[in-house]
Amino acid sequence: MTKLSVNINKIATIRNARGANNPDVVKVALDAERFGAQGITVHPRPDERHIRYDDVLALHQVVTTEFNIEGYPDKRYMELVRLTKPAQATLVPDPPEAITSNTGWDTIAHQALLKDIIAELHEYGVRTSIFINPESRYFEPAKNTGTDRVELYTEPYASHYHQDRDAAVRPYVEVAKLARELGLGLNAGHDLDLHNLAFLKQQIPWLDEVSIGHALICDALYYGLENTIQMYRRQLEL
Ligand SMILES: CC(=O)[C@@H](O)[C@H](O)COP(=O)(O)O
Ligand SMILES: NCC(=O)COP(=O)(O)O
Repeated sequence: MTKLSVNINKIATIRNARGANNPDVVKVALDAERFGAQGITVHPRPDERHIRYDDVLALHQVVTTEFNIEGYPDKRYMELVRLTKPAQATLVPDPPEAITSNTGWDTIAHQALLKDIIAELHEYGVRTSIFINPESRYFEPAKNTGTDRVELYTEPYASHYHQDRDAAVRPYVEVAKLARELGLGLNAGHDLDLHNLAFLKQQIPWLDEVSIGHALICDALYYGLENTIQMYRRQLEL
C-alpha cells in the first residue's frame, strides 16, 4: 500500500496572510486525518513563511498518523526533530532562500554529513528519508548514509507528464528498482496531482508513501478537503 501524506504548508500560508488563526493548521491536520490522510507532512522553512516551528510543536502533540517533518538539517531543524520525534524526518538540501524544493541531495558530495545526521536521527528513534533526484549514481551513496528511505523528487516527472508520460516516468522506474535492490524504502513527492499520480503509482507499485501539498490544497478549493483527500486516495488504488 502507498500511503498518502498530506502536506499542510499551504494551509499555514493562508493563515499567515491575516495574522490570526484562520484556518487553524492543527484543526486542518486532524480533519485531514479523519478524511483519510495517512500522514501529515510539514516543511518549516527558516523564514517561517508558512508552517512555523511552533506549529510543528503543536502538531506533534495531536497527529496520530505518520508525522513527517521535512527540511534542511540545520541546528534548528535537528532540535525540532529531537523534541518532537516524528515518524519520519525527510532531509532536503534547500538553501534558506529557496522558494520551494528544486533538487535532491548530491549524496556523493554530502555523504559524510548525511551519515552523521542520520545516525543522530536514528538515536532519536526517527525513520529517515533523503530527498533525491532520479539519477542512479546517487543511490548507492544514499544507501551508505544509513538512511531508511529515499524520496524521489518528482517535479521533472510532473512537468513532462503531459508531453510524454512514458518518457517522463522511465528514469523513476529505473531508480525505483535500484532502491528496491538496495533495500531502501521509497517515497515520492513534489508537484504530484490528480493527473499524474495514478500513473506513477501504476509504474512503481512498491512506493511506500507520497507526500502531496500544493495541488491537493488547490483542488480542495473546488472539491472540498474531504472529497479531495478521498480522490487522491483513489488514485493510489487504481
Ligand atoms: C521536499 C518537497 O518537495 C516539499 O517539501 C515541497 O518543497 C514543499 O515545500 P513548500 O510548501 O515550501 O513549497
Ligand atoms: N515532499 C513533497 C511534499 O511534501 C509536497 O510537495 P508539493 O505537493 O507541495 O509540491
